[in-house]
Amino acid sequence: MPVTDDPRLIDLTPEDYPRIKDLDDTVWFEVVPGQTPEDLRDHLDLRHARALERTGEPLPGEAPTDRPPLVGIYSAYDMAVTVPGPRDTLTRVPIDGLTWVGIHPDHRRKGLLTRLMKDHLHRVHDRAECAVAGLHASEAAIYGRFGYGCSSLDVKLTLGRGAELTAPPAVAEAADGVQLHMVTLPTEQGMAALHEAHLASAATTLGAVTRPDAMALTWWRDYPKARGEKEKRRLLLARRDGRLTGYAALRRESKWDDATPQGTVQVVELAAADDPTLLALVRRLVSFDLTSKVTLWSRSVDDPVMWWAGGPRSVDLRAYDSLWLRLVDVPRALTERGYAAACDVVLEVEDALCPWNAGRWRLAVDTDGRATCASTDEVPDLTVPVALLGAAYGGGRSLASQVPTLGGTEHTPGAVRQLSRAMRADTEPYGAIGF
Ligand SMILES: CC(=O)SCCNC(=O)CCNC(=O)[C@H](O)C(C)(C)COP(=O)(O)OP(=O)(O)OC[C@H]1O[C@@H](n2cnc3c(N)ncnc32)[C@H](O)[C@@H]1OP(=O)(O)O
Repeated sequence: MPVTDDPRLIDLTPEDYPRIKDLDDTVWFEVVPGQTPEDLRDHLDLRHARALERTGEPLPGEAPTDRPPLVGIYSAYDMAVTVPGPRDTLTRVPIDGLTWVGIHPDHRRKGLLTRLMKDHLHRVHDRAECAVAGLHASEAAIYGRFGYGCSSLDVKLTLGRGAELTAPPAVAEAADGVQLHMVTLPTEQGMAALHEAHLASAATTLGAVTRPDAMALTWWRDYPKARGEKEKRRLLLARRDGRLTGYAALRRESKWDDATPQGTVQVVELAAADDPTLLALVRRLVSFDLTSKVTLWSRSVDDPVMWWAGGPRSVDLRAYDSLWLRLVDVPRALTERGYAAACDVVLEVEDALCPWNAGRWRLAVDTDGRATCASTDEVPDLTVPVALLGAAYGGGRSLASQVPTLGGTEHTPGAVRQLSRAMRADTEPYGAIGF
């Protein structure tokens, strides 16, 4: 029998698109009709992509190929997330958004993902462009062991057509002045407008993740063969005083039941810079003719839409894990965000995968909510696995709720509560866009 050696870790170039697509189709068994290997140029950032190449002879039954097959891959996007700033402000920090992770079925549970995750996190650290990494998990059990903590929920709300939205009079009145119009994606102009509204909304939305400027014009590309009978993606844009203040990216699906229209509206992204814009957008979404329901993804349990509509029972609330965050450079990450209150604690951080993080750090936050974080030999007030800090980083998932139930030990009574209150935001973060 031919033998294969350990796969080799390699960088990728455009010449690898065919074998990347072969691996991707095998991992996800979800072929996009009409997509060619060259189309990956629009979706994959090769600067951050790495792969495992099989070594050794071809195996029985395999057709000969120019290059050996790939058995593992990952890539990432340059993104940013909105987190608590000093005191009651918000700030955006860069994150390295991991994506495209896959291992060939023949090579699973042999430690290859573990090898890729170490490579990824060490490279993020060496590049020093971001102190924080993020991802969406395909399965929730995978990434905690690599130091990621789930920092936000993806709250899915479903509203019936014509749902009544009862907002305070001032918000409702201002919503009447919001101008809305619909354009069809993907066009260059539509995608540029979407990106402008996306950035404007993210600045005021805790938990919002933004896509890289470099991908603003390719992100929404679709493939007519894959779309089939469905309509093209539509973009509902909102303007106030001539500025774009929000958007909804949606697709309607036509359905008739016994001569009655039962179409659905799937809203994959809904974002607004202010409440009147949000109200105007959702009022329009629930009023499309020939539909019966609207599904809004990546909302929050504090989403006013839910309460305007009458509460969780009125919107068929479902929640999933959304953004997982991982501190790659603990002192830098902890000083890039702000805090709600002063605090002074010595943390003992546990981090086997990124050993430069492991050890004692004194986090001192002044009364303005700004932090310094320096290595120290002082006795720790609190021991925490790095994943707990990732979960709390975005302002949700309080540390108090995680220590000690999910790990961590308090040595100085009151230390957890002090840090927890300083890190916690007043509202729950929103779910992240898909990436
Ligand atoms: C950010 C993203 O892109 S998410 C997308 C992730 N990709 C997928 O889900 C595609 C389908 N699945 C796969 O490609 C692979 O099964 C992967 C990537 C999930 C795992 O790759 P593997 O090489 O098998 O993982 P590896 O052998 O390094 O396992 C590391 C640990 O994770 C555990 N693990 C791996 N996959 C899973 C899973 N799906 N559920 C629970 N635990 C898992 C292993 O049991 C092992 O645990 P241990 O450390 O206690 O022994």
